[in-house]
Amino acid sequence: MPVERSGHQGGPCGKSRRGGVEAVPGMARREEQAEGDNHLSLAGNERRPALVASLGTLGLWLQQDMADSAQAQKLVYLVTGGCGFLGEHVVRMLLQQEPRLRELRIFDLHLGPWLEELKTGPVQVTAIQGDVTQAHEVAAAMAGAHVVIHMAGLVDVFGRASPETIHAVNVQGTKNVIEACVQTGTQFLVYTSSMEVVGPNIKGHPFYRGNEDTPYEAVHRHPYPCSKALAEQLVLEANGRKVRGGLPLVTCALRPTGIYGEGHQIMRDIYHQGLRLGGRLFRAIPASVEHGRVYVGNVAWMHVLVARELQQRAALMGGQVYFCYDKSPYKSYEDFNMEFLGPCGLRLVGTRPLLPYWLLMLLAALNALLQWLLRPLLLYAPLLNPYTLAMANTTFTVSTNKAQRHFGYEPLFSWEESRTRTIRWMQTMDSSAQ
Ligand SMILES: NC(=O)C1=CN([C@@H]2O[C@H](COP(=O)(O)OP(=O)(O)OC[C@H]3O[C@@H](n4cnc5c(N)ncnc54)[C@H](O)[C@@H]3O)[C@@H](O)[C@H]2O)C=CC1
Ligand SMILES: C[C@@H](CO)CCC[C@@H](C)[C@H]1CC[C@H]2[C@@H]3[C@H](O)CC4=CC(=O)CC[C@]4(C)[C@H]3CC[C@]12C
Repeated sequence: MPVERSGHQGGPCGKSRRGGVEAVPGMARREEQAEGDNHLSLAGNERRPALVASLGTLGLWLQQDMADSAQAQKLVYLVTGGCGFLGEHVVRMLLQQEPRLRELRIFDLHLGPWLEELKTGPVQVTAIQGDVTQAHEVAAAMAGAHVVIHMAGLVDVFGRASPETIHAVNVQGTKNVIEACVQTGTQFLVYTSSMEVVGPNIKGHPFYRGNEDTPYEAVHRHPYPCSKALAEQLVLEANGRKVRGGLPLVTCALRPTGIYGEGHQIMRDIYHQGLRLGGRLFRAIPASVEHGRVYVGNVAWMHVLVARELQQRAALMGGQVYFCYDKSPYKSYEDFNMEFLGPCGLRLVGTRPLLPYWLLMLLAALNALLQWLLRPLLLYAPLLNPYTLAMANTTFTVSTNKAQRHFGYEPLFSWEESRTRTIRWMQTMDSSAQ
């Protein structure tokens, strides 16, 4: 099978439930047992009618059932950043959709109170307050984990954090996770990357319905995409490194486009901005500029699937990148948001941008200047700055089926359901604000 590679050019800154225990570190004895179990299971199924009269074989069946349930719940997963917007969806999805889970560790700088409600279920949920920039904290949390989903990160395109802090969390944090895998013997690492590692680039080139192999000049200057690109590169290069116990590390990266859904902070901010403007938003971006969006539930589902299938299809999936996609329509950033904001009573004024682009650019630059001037006194971080304007104003859409081909991904939520869920969430937010 040829190894597929991502098609972007340039340096970073510039329902399947297979048995599959063979790759679990530190479980050699159970591997042998599992192979035996699989064998027994087949033989048992084939002979089922004849067994009705055979007490001896009935005993074998019972043994088999007990062995199966012992095997069923054996894996320890760790999710870094598990209390964030995407993290919470991934955690809940894992608990619903991963029957082989024995323990789920959630590692985050800030633990959410909602974790408490998860602790009464059949899977052991362990909340760990920790910082990915601290190598020893990461290694301690990871000891004995089979799979790590690393999504802790500083998602900042508004100038809230310094470039150094963004680098420390997103790049050094990822290095720490990789080294902890090697030290502790964690063999499977899924990294939440971003479409931003590809583009839009600083030249504003459109990426129109592209896939993982589409040639594109990936050049960034902003600290966030730079850090994500560096971190992704580290993760992919670590594929194949030997972890404690001698087995190879298997890594891959998921690249969501702009995520939306329940808990999305930027959507909340835009909604409140609209309310302050008397229920109106003013079109700033031409409707023809398409922006890739994906529902958070589908991104979470993709993480669950990729983590599961990476254990079965290491040779195919190791070192690969996958865009996260679903059936959400291609629209401009603002028109897409109106799918949810509209039913909540907001109106987008204008069929064309009300201000010329040069004026918007000037306002964005003014915001950047104000941010710099006010920094010693307060944090001024509006939505509009030169970077976010360039992002919103450049077409970036994905059309691919790589995840379907490699690990059978199909979106769990249709567009209609994703839309309904997001609207319902916004309406609850609305009524709780009144
Ligand atoms: N929101 C989006 O549209 C997209 C997000 N992503 C990526 O998905 C991941 C999750 O993003 P979101 O859930 O949107 O962000 P978020 O900010 O809601 O979640 C990030 C989580 O990481 C935690 N965290 C931050 N610094 C940490 C540290 N030093 N140690 C431990 N935990 C730390 C935060 O407390 C937070 O719970 C990020 O890696 C981001 O780059 C990728 C593409 C799009
Ligand atoms: C100019 C404004 C007029 O209404 C609109 C400003 C919108 C911006 C705040 C967003 C436009 C594009 C968004 C980014 C994009 O979805 C890709 C992203 C990927 C990530 O990994 C993190 C988030 C983000 C950078 C996202 C952030 C918000 C926008 C810049």
